[in-house]
Amino acid sequence: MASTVGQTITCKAAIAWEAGAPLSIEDIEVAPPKAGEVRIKIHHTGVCHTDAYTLSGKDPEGAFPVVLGHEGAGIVESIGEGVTSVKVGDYVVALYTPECRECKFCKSGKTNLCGKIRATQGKGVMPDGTSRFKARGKDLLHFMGTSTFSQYTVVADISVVAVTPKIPTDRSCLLGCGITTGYGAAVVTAKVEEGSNVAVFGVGCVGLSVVQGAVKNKAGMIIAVDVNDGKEAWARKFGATHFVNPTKLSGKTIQEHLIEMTDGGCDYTFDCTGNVGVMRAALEACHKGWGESIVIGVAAAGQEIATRPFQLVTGRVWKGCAFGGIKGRTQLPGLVDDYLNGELKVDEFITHRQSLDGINTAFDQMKEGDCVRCVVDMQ
Ligand SMILES: NC(=O)C1=CN([C@@H]2O[C@H](COP(=O)(O)OP(=O)(O)OC[C@H]3O[C@@H](n4cnc5c(N)ncnc54)[C@H](O)[C@@H]3O)[C@@H](O)[C@H]2O)C=CC1
Ligand SMILES: N[C@@H](CCC(=O)N[C@@H](CSC=O)C(=O)NCC(=O)O)C(=O)O
Ligand SMILES: [Zn+2]
Ligand SMILES: [Zn+2]
Repeated sequence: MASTVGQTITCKAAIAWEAGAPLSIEDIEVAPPKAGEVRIKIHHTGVCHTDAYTLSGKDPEGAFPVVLGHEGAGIVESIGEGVTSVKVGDYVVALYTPECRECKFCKSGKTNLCGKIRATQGKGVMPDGTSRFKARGKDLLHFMGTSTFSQYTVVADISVVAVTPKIPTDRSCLLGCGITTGYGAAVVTAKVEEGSNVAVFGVGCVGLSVVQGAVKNKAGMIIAVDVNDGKEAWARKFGATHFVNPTKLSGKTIQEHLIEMTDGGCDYTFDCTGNVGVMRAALEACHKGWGESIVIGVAAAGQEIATRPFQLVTGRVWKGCAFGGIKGRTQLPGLVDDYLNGELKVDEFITHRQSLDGINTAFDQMKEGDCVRCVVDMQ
């Protein structure tokens, strides 16, 4: 096959022309990578609730037309000038949380958030302020620095990590967001301790991954909280010891119930719903003096969290994380090793599959409640 290096590639992508409308599968022109950039042939992408959130128009940073998708894996097709971290033919996972290792954030040792390209990423353009995508003669915006709903995408070199080809791309793509986010929240951000009591609000892909992380760190009680009874079997399969449906409690709140169950409150709670009322309940279900609540869910524009300040005065801690607090270029290969050694569940999350033509069905399935993750075959 003729080399595509240095050429504009015409391929298929799922384009979001406007908020609230189905994605349109059509030809897209993908320009070659500029200096410090990498063009990836995307093999597989997951569909995450954050894609649906931005498509819905509720994301204050959402802008259109755009190529969504941020849970993707594939092969490096070509690299721009000066790129040394990956090479043509490498199997890679796209990283919506980049890692430059040079900025104030990266050097702090306190966070996985990288500041180097966050401003342009949030505006939907590459670090030089321009787009690599064109369709119907118009520039399209990038999304979360990754845009994995295209057969080819261009990302900054700090937004990609090479992984061993031993992990198939239909599995490694899920390490690009949902699994890593929940697992990292438990293991890296909260650092759940042996014997500690944990409550996980919302046990979709992210919440089940928190459960997996809590099991890894040998938590005591792992209480899954979900309004969908169908999630109980899923939560127990991943290691939850208890399940509570908050809509079935009578005469008490979920926080009161959890405080009773745990003799004073949980050591760690996690919001994996994006519902600000749930975030409050999760904080208030924490043990006085030390309980920590981790916000993972993404809430819509205009939503705010509230609690009595007394909850914090009396020692509960409210924090949050993106991508679980995991530094993608440094730590993702280790998670791949854990998967290959049978120590990290990934296959179990895949409940649905679609081709690129079926990507709108993937969005519908994600909202149905029996879907943990749908993986889209992009080629
Ligand atoms: N901070 C980060 O880096 C990331 C955040 N997210 C966000 O995490 C959230 C969860 O994502 P997924 O697991 O993919 O979603 P999901 O929809 O698969 O799971 C959410 C679960 O919450 C349950 N739920 C809904 N309302 C509830 C309530 N009031 N009480 C208890 N359970 C309730 C649902 O039944 C469902 O099982 C989303 O808001 C998503 O945007 C996702 C990935 C990364
Ligand atoms: N754009 C939204 C915020 C969306 C958000 O919080 N994204 C998370 C990842 S969610 C993945 O599925 C994230 O990485 N946040 C950190 C960041 O720097 O964006 C808004 O403006 O509300
Ligand atoms: Zn996501
Ligand atoms: Zn950085």
